[in-house]
Formats: sequence, C-alpha cells, structure tokens
Amino acid sequence: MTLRSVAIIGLGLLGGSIGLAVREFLPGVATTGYDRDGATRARAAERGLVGQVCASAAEAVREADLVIFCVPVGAMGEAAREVVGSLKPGVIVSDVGSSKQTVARELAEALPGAAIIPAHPVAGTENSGPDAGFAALFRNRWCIITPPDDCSPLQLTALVQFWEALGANVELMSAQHHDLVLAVTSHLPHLIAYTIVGTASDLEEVTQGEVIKYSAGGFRDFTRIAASDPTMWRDVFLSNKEAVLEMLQRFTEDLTALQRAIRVGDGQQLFDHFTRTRAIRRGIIEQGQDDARPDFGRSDHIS
Ligand SMILES: NC(=O)c1ccc[n+]([C@@H]2O[C@H](COP(=O)([O-])OP(=O)(O)OC[C@H]3O[C@@H](n4cnc5c(N)ncnc54)[C@H](O)[C@@H]3O)[C@@H](O)[C@H]2O)c1
Ligand SMILES: O=C(O)C(=O)C[C@]1(C(=O)O)C=C[C@@H](O)C=C1
Repeated sequence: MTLRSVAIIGLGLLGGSIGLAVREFLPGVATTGYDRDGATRARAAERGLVGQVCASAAEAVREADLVIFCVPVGAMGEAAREVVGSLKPGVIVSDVGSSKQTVARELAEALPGAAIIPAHPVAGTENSGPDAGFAALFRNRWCIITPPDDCSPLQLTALVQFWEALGANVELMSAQHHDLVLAVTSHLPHLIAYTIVGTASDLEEVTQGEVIKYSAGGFRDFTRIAASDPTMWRDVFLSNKEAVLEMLQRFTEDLTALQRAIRVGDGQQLFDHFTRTRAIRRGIIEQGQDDARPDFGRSDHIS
C-alpha cells in the first residue's frame, strides 16, 4: 500500500518533527495537520511543519492514508473522538505516545472498527511545542510498533516503511512488553531526575544557593531531563502506573542495598556495582546508540 497523504494531529515536538521529516525524506507525501491551540497552528504554518494547517482535526484527516496522533497520552481519546466519521476507508490510525497499552485502548474505544497500529519513536528532547521539532529527530533512533493481533500485514508494512524512511530502526513488540521496558529505560529515569532536582532545589535555602551554583556535570544532566514537559510526563506516569510502580519498587530495593553498602563501608560492593554500570554505558556507545541528536535540538546547547 502506498501512503500519499499523512495527517498529523498535535503539532508540537513530535508532530512537527514528523512533518519536517516527511517533507525532507518523503517529498512525494502530502501532509496536513491540526493542533487544538491556535497559536501553535499559526506557528506551525509559519515554520511549514506540514503542507496544510487545518482549522479542525476532521478536516485534517479527510484525505489521509495515515493519521498520527501526536498529543499527550492523556489527550489521545479526546483527540481521536474529533475525527469520528471523517476517516477515509482503509486509513491507518497510529500515534507516538510514550506508553502503549492505555493509548491503544483509548484509540480503539474512540474509533471502533478503525485499523489502529500504535507506535512509539524512542526519540525526543526536553523541549516541546511547535518550535522544538526538527527533521533529524528520528535518525538512528528506535521506533517501537505494537501491532494488535488482527493487524493487516499490508498496513503494518506501510507503517514500518514510513518510519524507516524517516530514519528510524523499527522493532515490533507487544504493548505490554513495551510498557514494562520503557518504564525502566525512560519513565523511571525521568521520575528520578524530577525528584533529585526538586530535592536539590528544596535544599537551596539551607545551602544558600550553592546547590545550583556548583552544579556541574552530573546534576546538570539531571536538570535537562527534569526540564521535560510537565503535561506529557504527568500523563505518562498516570497511564503506565503499574509498570512504573513495579520498577520503582525494584529500584528502591537496589538503592537501599547501595545505601547499606555505604553505611557498613562495603567498598567492594560499591566498586563492583560501579564497574558493572560503567561497562553498560560503554556498551551503549560502542553500539552507536549514543545521542545522535543535532545540537540545535537541545536546550543545553542553546543558552
Ligand atoms: N517529548 C518527547 O521526548 C517524546 C518522545 C517520544 C514520544 N513522545 C510522545 O509524543 C506525544 C507528543 O509529545 P510532544 O513532546 O510532541 O508534546 P508537545 O507538547 O510538544 O506537543 C503536543 C501538542 O498536542 C496538542 N494537543 C493537545 N491536546 C490536543 C487535542 N485534543 N487535539 C489536538 N491537539 C492537541 C498541544 O497543543 C501540543 O501542541 C506524547 O504522547 C508523548 O508521550 C514524546
Ligand atoms: O532525550 C530525551 O530528552 C528523552 O527523554 C527522550 C525520551 C527518552 O526517555 O528516551 C523521552 C520520552 C519518550 O517517550 C522517548 C524518548
């Protein structure tokens, strides 16, 4: 099946990046887009994030062969309900949400009978909104697709090829497995960053500003992650509650073990643990999975 027209609902970081990437890597494919925020629609038109910015979601999807919902996961159901009755027969409905089981359920409830193939490009930055997107966001990054059991092979192939054309490496898995894996590799690290930056900020009064003043390497890296969009992350934690709580329990136990090693002076345990984690970081870099984002997509390079 050939995709001739793609509709993007939500024109922030992800929606804008998809639009720009389609223009660059799939120039024969038309793009339409809609965002519920008027200022975002105006900025999207100025930046040319999509070929045509529409006044409603229904208008944006009318001619589309592929519709991608790029809104916060808590808004997926509401956004999908706006296109009921406006989808073309045979259209593929997808999304980019950071959690998959809840989103798949909400899209299916909103659009009964539609061919829904959820996806999650594991690529992003701490920035959001219509100015944040860039065409290279998905280059050399994973895009996880979680096809339902009754998924059409032709439609699945079309979606896989779409993401590959945008530069992503595609992996298929169940939505349940996705949510468990991402809870530990993405959701928990964000929760830890939000916590430690909040804790350090609360200590500000005690230390008279020194926490922020002397925050070089380690803490600075945490502040980048903790600058991520509050709406997006509130929704991620609420939608992937069970997996996050399970991973958090495990993390707390491991943290307690390190706490004990420090208290009892078990240097060997600390050394062994840090040696193991250092090897993991080096393995990531050797596999070429280190940060492939261009500098302009990162706020720590903008200031
Ligand atoms: N930011 C990341 O790093 C990242 C990475 C991968 C996936 N995601 C996922 O992508 C999705 C979008 O995230 P983002 O970073 O692009 O957020 P964003 O805030 O940059 O953009 C979201 C846009 O959706 C619009 N919107 C909200 N509700 C809407 C509705 N009902 N109808 C139409 N538009 C609506 C908002 O106005 C906003 O412009 C989220 O589900 C998120 O979990 C984010
Ligand atoms: O690099 C970042 O800023 C990100 O946090 C991107 C990141 C991630 O955790 O890897 C964040 C959420 C997404 O769903 C996918 C990617």
